[in-house]
Amino acid sequence: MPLPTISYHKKEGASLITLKNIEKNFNNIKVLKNISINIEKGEFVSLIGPSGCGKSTIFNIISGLIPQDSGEIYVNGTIGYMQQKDLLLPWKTIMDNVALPLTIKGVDKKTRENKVKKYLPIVGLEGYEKNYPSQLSGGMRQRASFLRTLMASEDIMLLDEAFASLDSITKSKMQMWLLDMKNRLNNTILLITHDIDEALLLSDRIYVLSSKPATIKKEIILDFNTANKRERILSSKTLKLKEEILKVL
Ligand SMILES: Nc1ncnc2c1ncn2[C@@H]1O[C@H](COP(=O)(O)OP(=O)(O)OP(=O)(O)O)[C@@H](O)[C@H]1O
Repeated sequence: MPLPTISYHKKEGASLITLKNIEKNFNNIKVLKNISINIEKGEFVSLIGPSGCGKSTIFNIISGLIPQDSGEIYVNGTIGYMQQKDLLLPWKTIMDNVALPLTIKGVDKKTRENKVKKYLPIVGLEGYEKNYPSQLSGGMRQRASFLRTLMASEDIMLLDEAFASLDSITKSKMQMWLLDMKNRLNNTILLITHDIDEALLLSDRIYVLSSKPATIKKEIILDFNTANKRERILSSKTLKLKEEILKVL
């Protein structure tokens, strides 16, 4: 479930998110080692790395859910966090599920319903507000979950394995949908994924992490333009980058 809006450690003129030499241990086992990351406003950045290396721990630290052991963190905005297996509450309607972060913030019913209604057509869920999650397809539920995260914050979205549970056709549609959303909202997205093609398709930058303890092994900048993002996946430059990522992982 998305957390209530968090905004802390502000620093004038800095990147939207800065992590400096973050270290984290669980039960004396090092999980994060010397993690330094910068996220600029409007960027789409992916974190890719082996299973269990510490990716979700980075998100948990950025969102303030858990403290780092050492290192500095600066967040110049509010955060919406869509965690792995971010389930909608089955007993609540789509309207009530999506509006939940606003309810938690104490926004009155009329204002929150008006806000959600404004966004429902953008995520293709207009007319479904009175439905329950079980009455929607997997892709529609994912879009509702995304919108709920957006209601927590329109600045920064942390998406942890957002599409991992979807079948490949739905996943592919949702990736294109997310790119379209990103263009419309002009917000900042940080995505955790295991899928190299997904990272190459969606991102402006990719941080490739090592196995536990996670360190930044490589930063990849995807600054080349193709007529559309699907073409990007097929370009020889992207294939070379994929090889580079595979070598590091
Ligand atoms: N609260 C916790 N207490 C103890 N150990 C933890 C805790 N949270 C995470 N860990 C451990 O830290 C390591 C990193 O976990 P994390 O969930 O961050 O990895 P991940 O890269 O997101 O994994 P996956 O790709 O499988 O989702 C794992 O070994 C995990 O068991």
